[in-house]
Amino acid sequence: MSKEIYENPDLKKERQNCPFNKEEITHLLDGGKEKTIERKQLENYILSDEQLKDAVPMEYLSHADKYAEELRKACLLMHKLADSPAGQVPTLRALMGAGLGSAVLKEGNPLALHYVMFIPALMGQGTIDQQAKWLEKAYNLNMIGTYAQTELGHGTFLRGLETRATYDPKTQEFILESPSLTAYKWWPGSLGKTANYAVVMAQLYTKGKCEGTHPFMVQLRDEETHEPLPGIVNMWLNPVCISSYIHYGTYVKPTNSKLSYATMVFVRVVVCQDVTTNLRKAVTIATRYSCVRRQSELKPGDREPQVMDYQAQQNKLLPPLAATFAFQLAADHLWNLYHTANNNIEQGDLELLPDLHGLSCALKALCSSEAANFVEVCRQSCGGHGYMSCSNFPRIYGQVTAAETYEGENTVLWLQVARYLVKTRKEQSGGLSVKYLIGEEKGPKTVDTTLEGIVKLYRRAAVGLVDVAIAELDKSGRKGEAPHDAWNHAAVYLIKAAQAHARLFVVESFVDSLKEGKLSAPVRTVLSQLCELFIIYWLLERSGDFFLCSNLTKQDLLLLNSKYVELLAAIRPQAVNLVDSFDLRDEVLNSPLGCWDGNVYQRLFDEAAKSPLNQSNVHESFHKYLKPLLKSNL
Ligand SMILES: CCCCC/C=C\C/C=C\C/C=C\C/C=C\C/C=C\CCC(=O)SCCNC(=O)CCNC(=O)[C@H](O)C(C)(C)COP(=O)(O)OP(=O)(O)OC[C@H]1O[C@@H](n2cnc3c(N)ncnc32)[C@H](O)[C@@H]1OP(=O)(O)O
Ligand SMILES: Cc1cc2nc3c(=O)[nH]c(=O)nc-3n(C[C@H](O)[C@H](O)[C@H](O)COP(=O)(O)OP(=O)(O)OC[C@H]3O[C@@H](n4cnc5c(N)ncnc54)[C@H](O)[C@@H]3O)c2cc1C
Repeated sequence: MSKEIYENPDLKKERQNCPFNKEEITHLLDGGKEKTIERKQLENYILSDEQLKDAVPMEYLSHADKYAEELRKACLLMHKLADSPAGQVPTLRALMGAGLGSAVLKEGNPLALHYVMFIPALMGQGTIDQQAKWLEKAYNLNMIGTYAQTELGHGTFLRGLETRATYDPKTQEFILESPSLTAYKWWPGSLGKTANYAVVMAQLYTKGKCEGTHPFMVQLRDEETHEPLPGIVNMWLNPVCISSYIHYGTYVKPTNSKLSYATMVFVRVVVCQDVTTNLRKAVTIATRYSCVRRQSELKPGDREPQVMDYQAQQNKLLPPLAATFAFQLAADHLWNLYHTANNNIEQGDLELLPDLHGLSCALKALCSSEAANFVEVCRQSCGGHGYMSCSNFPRIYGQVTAAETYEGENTVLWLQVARYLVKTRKEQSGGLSVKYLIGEEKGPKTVDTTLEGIVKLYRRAAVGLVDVAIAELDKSGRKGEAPHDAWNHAAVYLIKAAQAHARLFVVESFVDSLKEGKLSAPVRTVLSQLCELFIIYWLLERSGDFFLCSNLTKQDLLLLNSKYVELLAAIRPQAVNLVDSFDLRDEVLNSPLGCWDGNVYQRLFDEAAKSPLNQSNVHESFHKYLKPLLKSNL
């Protein structure tokens, strides 16, 4: 007789009479029905492999054992990659990301940098000959690389990197050296124990002149023994300059000095998708748990309610639920822009590079910071159980907060966006992602609180805040301040303008996607509710920006608040159905709180039982330390 599959009765009830087709949303998020089939096949292919399961929870292993266990699984995954039914690159992308990859490699993928930065650096900056020499070797895993840019003393300010590559015309070699302690490469993933090659960013010196940072291929370790090559600690010999700027000893300037930064642009684009996947996991865990958890008293004398029935809990969880759709659609738009710009750059057309840089900085900073805040709210919404390591919130939070720093610290990226916006606004030059700065809203500044009216408010704020920042810069200039001081003294306004610009892009992506998308009426209804909820939520959170740049009144805000709480109530009944549409398997969620069947308490109990401390009633340390203390009559 088939075993009755347990389903928590509350979750079961939440899933009854779903008014929309969940699979339609799954296909939308995957990029089509075929992609969903491919993803599910891949998940089965990977997650069914017993060798990829952890014998004991990773949190109970030593640092070295964690590394060894993750490396074992990563190497096994690479073998499976070769035989993957979905093909190498889709499998690779799935294995590198926050979804399937982190379901297997919970502490991090020791080979991630090889694929996320080392290979993209070769593809983006290597010459044809260099790619012929190294790409196949890298794809075949006959070499393991990393991307070594950040030093102890510098990570943000690339022009301040100290590692030097001096070209010796006699030997036609580059001598790489770390001239000081602060020049030591620090942070590069896999550099410590895994990689035997690295793309090293160093200041290129030739004929006594510094030509700025350039990428160099450096062998770090012997390919057989894995021993560091002689002198590798602070002196690196025989690197090869990746790129083609040295012709017979003469430096030939690249068409754009920032092309060497292209790898970072690629990863920033990828990070937007990655943090969105992590946010989707956090929202699923918190939403399902909030419908299983019953606590306190809503109506005196009644049964304890599901905590999701508290408006306060809906206010915590429904904006991040909406954000997962908003960020996904914006990340899709950015990915498309990246491909267009990259194809153009390969043809020598660099026109879109500033737009791509501006937008990738804006979205990476916005999606990572918002996702980090939302993941923390999701954790808090689960009370004490959200704090447990097995809830998976600590790991998810660690991954999204890391993204606020790596690939460009967010504040620094916001200032890059502001630099691009001020320049564009002043030049009134066209620019793909600043179309609205040019096409600003004309006509009366009266507010209408329809969806279109709210988008117009976002547009006014994006344009208005750039103008406020420019006015600050001009005011400082008139006081005789030097441009760099004026820039520094306007930083708060500049960052606000950059963030308003990023929010407008996300809002317009969400609204435009719903207009363009071929959606069934029920799906369009629920996604439109999420869209309206999200853009009102952000407006209420940043109402100061809108007051500054439009005729928004107190009445308008009260009206928007009412609309917001109405939308909370309207979406509440579909919360579980919406997170079910993400189609995240329990192994990917990796959390007793978020499991599909809602059997939370038994799974929490089973997880606790796995602790080494729970393998005996009295731990040996009692006899060593506690018992003597108890007897010591202090
Ligand atoms: C092969 C298959 C792959 C499959 C993989 C698929 C998926 C993977 C899935 C998941 C992966 C998930 C996530 C990613 C995972 C891991 C990431 C791991 C680790 C992170 C690695 C790192 O952190 S690497 C180090 C990153 N470091 C940085 O980002 C440094 C930040 N600093 C800078 O970028 C710069 O210093 C600066 C921009 C802050 C300032 O540079 P500076 O030289 O001072 O330039 P400015 O004077 O400010 O501006 C001059 C000019 O240049 C323009 N510009 C600056 N940067 C760029 C750029 N990147 N691109 C284009 N243009 C740029 C700037 O706009 C100015 O232009 P104008 O003069 O015209 O105004
Ligand atoms: C998990 C993780 C993985 C990483 N992996 C790699 C890797 O594989 N390879 C690699 O090369 N690097 C890697 N890094 C390093 C990462 O890229 C840097 O830490 C990042 O670029 C930030 O630089 P920083 O550490 O110098 O911070 P800093 O720039 O020193 O930041 C300190 C403070 O200074 C502020 N600040 C700096 N410049 C300005 C400015 N111009 N205006 C205003 N404020 C400013 C910042 O906003 C911040 O508040 C990784 C980092 C992390 C956390």
